[in-house]
Amino acid sequence: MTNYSFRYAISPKDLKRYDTIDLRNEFLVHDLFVKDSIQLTYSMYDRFIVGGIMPVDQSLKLETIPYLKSENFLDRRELGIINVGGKGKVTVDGIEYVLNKKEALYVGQGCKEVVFSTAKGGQALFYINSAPAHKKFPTKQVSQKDAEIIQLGEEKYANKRVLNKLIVNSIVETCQLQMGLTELLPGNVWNTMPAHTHNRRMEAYFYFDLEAGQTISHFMGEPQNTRHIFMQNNQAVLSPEWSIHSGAGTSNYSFIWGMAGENLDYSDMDICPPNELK
Ligand SMILES: O=C(O)C(=O)C[C@H](O)C(=O)CO
Ligand SMILES: [Zn+2]
Repeated sequence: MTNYSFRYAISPKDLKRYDTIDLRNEFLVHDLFVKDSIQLTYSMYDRFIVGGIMPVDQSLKLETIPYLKSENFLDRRELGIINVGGKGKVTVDGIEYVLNKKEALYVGQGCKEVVFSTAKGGQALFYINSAPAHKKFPTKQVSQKDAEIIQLGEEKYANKRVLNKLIVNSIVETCQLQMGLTELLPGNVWNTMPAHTHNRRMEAYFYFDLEAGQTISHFMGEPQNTRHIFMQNNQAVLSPEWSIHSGAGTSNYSFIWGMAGENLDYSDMDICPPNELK
């Protein structure tokens, strides 16, 4: 079964009037993993789609949804997949890719059939991002050994973390999609601090591997007008291009970042010094 919902893009001026419920309705994406279903949220931030796929008793085919008005999901889109559960399989036009936890697959525009299944002995959980694409690039699996790894942060700032670039232009050719995975080391809780914005690209964060009973306060908004959203394990949050995206957990955790927009330059960021945030 495929379930889908829609989010409009909003102006930073509107954010000033939002209460907790409005914020959560506009930006938080929950219920990503539902047994034997594909859960999709189509946003008007660069027409970026965020989704979760949990095949338990059956294989699940990525079907088109009415917002696309296309015969197949990938007729005018590209797709990034990262498995955050047990071993799983993705079959793209008859070719099978086995994805272990934290492995990624880029699927190029024009592929017709993408089918997700769980391999024996685990429960695969596929987190997906998709953006419009004008050109077909080859489908490519990206394992941890292929990742471009960057050590970030310091213990004394509680932000020591390992950033794994997976679907980025030094590793995979894409039209506008970029995805990767950042792991906070034990005792470290702050991600993306110093915070930044990138007016050229929107971004979505998906938090996972958070210990039961813990939470993450995700910060968003213009750097001098921020709001927070308390997030639970396996939830995603949309970040408009004008918004910071940073979080502090009550323990460590991992998260997947995905972006689309004007450029493929990961380092194109406008940094916000911590002591200037409001
Ligand atoms: O830990 C971090 O810092 C990140 O993972 C930052 C994201 O990659 C990002 O926001 C890229 O624009
Ligand atoms: Zn960013």
